[in-house]
Amino acid sequence: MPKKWGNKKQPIKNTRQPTEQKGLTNQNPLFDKYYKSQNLLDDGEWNSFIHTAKQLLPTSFRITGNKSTANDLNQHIKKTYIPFLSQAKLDGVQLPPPKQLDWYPDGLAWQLNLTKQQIRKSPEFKKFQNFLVYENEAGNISRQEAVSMIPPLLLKMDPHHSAIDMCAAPGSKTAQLLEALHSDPHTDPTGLVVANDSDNKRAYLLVHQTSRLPSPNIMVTNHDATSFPNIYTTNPTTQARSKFLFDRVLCDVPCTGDGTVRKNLEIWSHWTPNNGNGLHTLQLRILNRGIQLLKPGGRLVYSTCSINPVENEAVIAAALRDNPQMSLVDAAEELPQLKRKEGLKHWHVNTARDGIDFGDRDLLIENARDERERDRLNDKLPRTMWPPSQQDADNMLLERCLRVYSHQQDTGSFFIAVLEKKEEKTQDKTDEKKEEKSLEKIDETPQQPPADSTKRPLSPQSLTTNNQRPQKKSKKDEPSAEKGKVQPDTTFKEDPFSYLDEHDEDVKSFTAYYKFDDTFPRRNLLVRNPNREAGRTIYLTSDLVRNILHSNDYTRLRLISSGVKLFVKQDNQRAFSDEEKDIVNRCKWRVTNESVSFVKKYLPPQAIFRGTPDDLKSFVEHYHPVISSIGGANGELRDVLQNTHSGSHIVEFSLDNGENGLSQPVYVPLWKSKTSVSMMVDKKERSALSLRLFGEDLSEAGRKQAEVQKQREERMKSAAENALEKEGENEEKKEQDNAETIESKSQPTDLSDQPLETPAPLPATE
Ligand SMILES: C[S@@+](CC[C@H](N)C(=O)[O-])C[C@H]1O[C@@H](n2cnc3c(N)ncnc32)[C@H](O)[C@@H]1O
Repeated sequence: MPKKWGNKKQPIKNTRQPTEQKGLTNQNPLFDKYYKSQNLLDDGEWNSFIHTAKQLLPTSFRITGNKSTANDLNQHIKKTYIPFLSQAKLDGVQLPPPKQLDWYPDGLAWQLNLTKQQIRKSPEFKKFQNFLVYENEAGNISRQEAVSMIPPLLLKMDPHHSAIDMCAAPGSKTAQLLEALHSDPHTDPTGLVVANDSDNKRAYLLVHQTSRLPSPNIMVTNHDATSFPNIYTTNPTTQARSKFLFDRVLCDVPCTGDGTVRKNLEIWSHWTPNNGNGLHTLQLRILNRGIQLLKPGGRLVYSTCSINPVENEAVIAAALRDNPQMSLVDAAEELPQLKRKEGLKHWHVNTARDGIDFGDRDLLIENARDERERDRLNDKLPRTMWPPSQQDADNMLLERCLRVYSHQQDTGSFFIAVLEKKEEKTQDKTDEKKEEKSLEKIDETPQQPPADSTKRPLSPQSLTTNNQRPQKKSKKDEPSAEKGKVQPDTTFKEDPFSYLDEHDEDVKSFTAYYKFDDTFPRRNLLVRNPNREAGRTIYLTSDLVRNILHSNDYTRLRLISSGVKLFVKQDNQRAFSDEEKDIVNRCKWRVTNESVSFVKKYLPPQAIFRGTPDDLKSFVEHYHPVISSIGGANGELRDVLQNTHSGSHIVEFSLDNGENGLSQPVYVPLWKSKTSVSMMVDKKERSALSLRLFGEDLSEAGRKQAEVQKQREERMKSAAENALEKEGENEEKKEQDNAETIESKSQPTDLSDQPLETPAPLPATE
């Protein structure tokens, strides 16, 4: 049975809610029959599993950011919120406080098991919820399904690793990879994260999600992962071009999602065993391409939020058979607190048709109604869906796959396999050749826009694997007759990517203005036009991203975005006096909030101003505080600002009061005009900072919201009072009417056939 939280002596409110209360079914006999036949769990555990799968999922969230800022925020939750929430009661019953996921490193992930209604009704949890919303919007917390956090952890990403997330949107796992890349706040990572998704709209979601953790080392692409193009890099010394392979590959592939039934209730009614069958081939093709992109010695994680062996062990077994340089990693010692089950070595594939279960692939195909159906079945049911022989399954060590079921730690269900590629010296030459060949094929194939495989039904053709019938190509898809010439992809409409010349006038102007030292990466300033001109925005990328963009055509990579927004042009000069215009003309480029932590590294210490919590309060309370009002009595920053020129500046605030979880200084960009200064920080982040520092949202937006809330509460209070009054009046009236009725019992009237105990008030005049 799933665990209950809390102290045994105190009653804890049962927060579980069967999902059927949502008005949708949570039954599916096919689901039960299919999975029972797979012997996933013994009978007792199966009952626990199915019982848990029918309860609503607890909320879970992760603290994001680098280790020191994340630990700070975690301490803040533990010291400030947990004691406060541990007192929370609803109808006299204690509510369970949030609980740390014991298997998540450094306790940085939490689970909260309350319904929305309970949160709304509890003032303590409402306050906590408010805090979570702000911190989430400021990018310091991410809501994420607990089990979905596992694959990136097992990928073991380090700051020097280059990783590709093949099916990345909406990007919760990419965010984890970026955090691992930037886990050391003292060194710039040399690695890379490529976040790819075949769905164009979802690829833009990725751009948004990845901007929550700004990184010069990110590239977002929009490809069908089965044909992700080869990437090349150039050796800066010899200028030799070579194929670039990744240290880490994540294949979190599209799947039936039946491990997420606790939150996606509609899955219950749509589920059939054929759903998984229909995805197997695509999943295998994505994995095979991932393997080709992996460096020898590198690690690959394959995962799904499905418990179906056809989408899981069958895909792994087929990939292992085709790629002998790959093997399953024993992850038993990794995340030791995580309860999990071994991978399956045997499973059944659904071969039922028209109520007859053929039990065998060949028998089913033999009994096809006609040639067309035979072809279709051959396509739809590749042999790779069936388990290997017992001996092969043993040799492959399929038990090393990880299965996490809902009931084990009150989560969703997930499948994860950790694979590694043999180091080059031991890699079989024939494997290398085979791999080379298919890589070349992809180079020569014109890059077509990816089919949106999440929305369109999968055609049998799109589900063929390398070892099955080749996909039929339309004329349009044929490679150009001219050898080596690749047809341009006319559907790709992104603005071009180019790098500013390091001697460009704008580069010179901001280098002089900010007094950047020699280590400032002038060569890595990216713009979105073909002319290498600074338009309105300048991005910063890492050396590796620059190398990749120089060595590859960005349209072939279908690159959507890259790097971190470093400067934006601030050329509205109406606010400045003539003298100030002169100064600002020296540099129109304002540091953005997302880039401030990168920029500050290249500034001389005297170029960074220092501020106090009182100073920050002025910036939080007003969007454009006048300089003379900043910081109360002890206004050092005010004096500094009064005596400096207009334009972009950076301030360091030391805000630690031992409790607010701000032990690291906070850096913010300011824009100074003639008489006032603005903190160039997003509304939500301003509110989150205020909440942590001052215990309430002092920002203009926060004050407005509090006022609206107060008015709403007052309205509700007076409505409740009115209702009470009315109820009292009604009661009074009822009593009076009853008395009248009793009185009238002896007198024959029109009402004599009304039952005496009638609950409705009687019409007074009848
Ligand atoms: C399970 S979701 C990925 C979730 C994501 N890894 C995360 O943690 O936020 C699968 C994703 O695969 C994408 N997808 C489907 N077919 C694809 C393909 N052939 N190539 C690349 N992406 C694909 C879908 O658009 C979807 O965003």
